[in-house]
Amino acid sequence: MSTSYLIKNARILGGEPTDIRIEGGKVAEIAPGLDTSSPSGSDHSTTGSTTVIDADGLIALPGLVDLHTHLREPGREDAETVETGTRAAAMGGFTAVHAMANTDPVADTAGVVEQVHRLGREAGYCDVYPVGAVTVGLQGERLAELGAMADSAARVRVFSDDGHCVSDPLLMRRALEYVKAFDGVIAQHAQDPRLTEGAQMNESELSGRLGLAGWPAVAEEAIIARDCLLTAHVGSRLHVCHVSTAGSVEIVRDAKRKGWHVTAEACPHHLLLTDELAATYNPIYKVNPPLRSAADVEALRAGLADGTIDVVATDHAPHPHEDKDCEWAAAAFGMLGLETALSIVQHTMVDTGLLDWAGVAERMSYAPARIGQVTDHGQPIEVGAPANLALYDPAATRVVDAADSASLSRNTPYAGRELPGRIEATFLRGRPTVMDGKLV
Ligand SMILES: NC(=O)N[C@@H](CC(=O)O)C(=O)O
Ligand SMILES: [Zn+2]
Ligand SMILES: [Zn+2]
Repeated sequence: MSTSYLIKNARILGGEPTDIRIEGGKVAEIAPGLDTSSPSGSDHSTTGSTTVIDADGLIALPGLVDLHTHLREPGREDAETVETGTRAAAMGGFTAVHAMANTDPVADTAGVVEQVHRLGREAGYCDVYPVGAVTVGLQGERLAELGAMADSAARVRVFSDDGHCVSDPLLMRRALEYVKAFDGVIAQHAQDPRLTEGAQMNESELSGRLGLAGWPAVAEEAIIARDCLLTAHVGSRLHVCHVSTAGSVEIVRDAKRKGWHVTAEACPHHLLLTDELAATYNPIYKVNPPLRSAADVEALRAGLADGTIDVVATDHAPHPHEDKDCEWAAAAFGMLGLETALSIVQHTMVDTGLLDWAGVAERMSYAPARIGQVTDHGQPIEVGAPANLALYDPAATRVVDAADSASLSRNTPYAGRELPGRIEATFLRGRPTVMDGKLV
């Protein structure tokens, strides 16, 4: 078993090629022309061997951090487990994921969040930070034990009823007030329940033509606007999940201009796919919030480029085929995202000139770690930092095959599409979880 790695000619954040030595779980040295002997002046005697990795043409990125992943365990191990979901995460270049609370039982107690946290440690592919539910059982009636989850071994800092909106304004106010004590954040799934009763797809001329109940942009925007005002009123932190409309981007932009502590995320699928795909009636494209118009996609990209949207989060939402292989109205909402996120971001943001690789690192590693208060991840690749990093080949191309997924589920909307880029290696605390594009 090697204890150290020498990565040759990697381009850190797309910069000039350099070598990176990883030792003892940390970045030990960064310079061109390093060899396999130990760093000069180091009193560390290398007993294990050094594995040399040829990273010619590869970009080194800090390990990606997902603020929004559904791992389904406990309760829906037929869709995903902590182990399979974190394998998919590692394949996507992630070293940390926040696991959403809509499991069965719901992650609304210290016991459940500690269980999810422990399962992540045991699997060893990716650090798992459980998100705690805001309300008991996601029922939207009583606040869950936020303090007990924060004080638990899982150290929860992000709370969300994701899948459901905390629609009661008084409960939302109380939750925002409560988490101030430990600098937590409420991540809101912004969906007015009354305005979206029975909703199936983006409300537009097309939804009328297809005979699918419409999901208006205002159902999202009204909740975001209200929550920005509540956050400002109580002086707390709000994070907006899966922003999907141009109007939402405008509201968040305005809130930030006012100095309110509001952050927001966009999902890869909302940066690429549009509501026209609903015309296929293929539920692979059914997601919450729904795919929107080309103008919305444009606004999300612009918002991500100018920093209005802080984060790209996957909203990886695995579903077994019996929940997706049915008619549109009966199908579950959600799509896979972990293994394709970086490719979609390259395609929509980097190849279009909207973001450079430093901008990608900010939005897919530094910012999500900051918002989630995760200290071991989301750090620049520097000497002394924990060796959490990904090596990515932006020149590779691949045709997505759902059967190849490390996830237990197969509901990727990109099957058959050619996407740019490939994760060659992922390191978690100096240990490879992916090598040569394969799980270790
Ligand atoms: N995004 C989805 O379409 N589905 C998510 C729930 C959610 O993120 O709201 C799920 O849990 O399946
Ligand atoms: Zn959601
Ligand atoms: Zn979600």
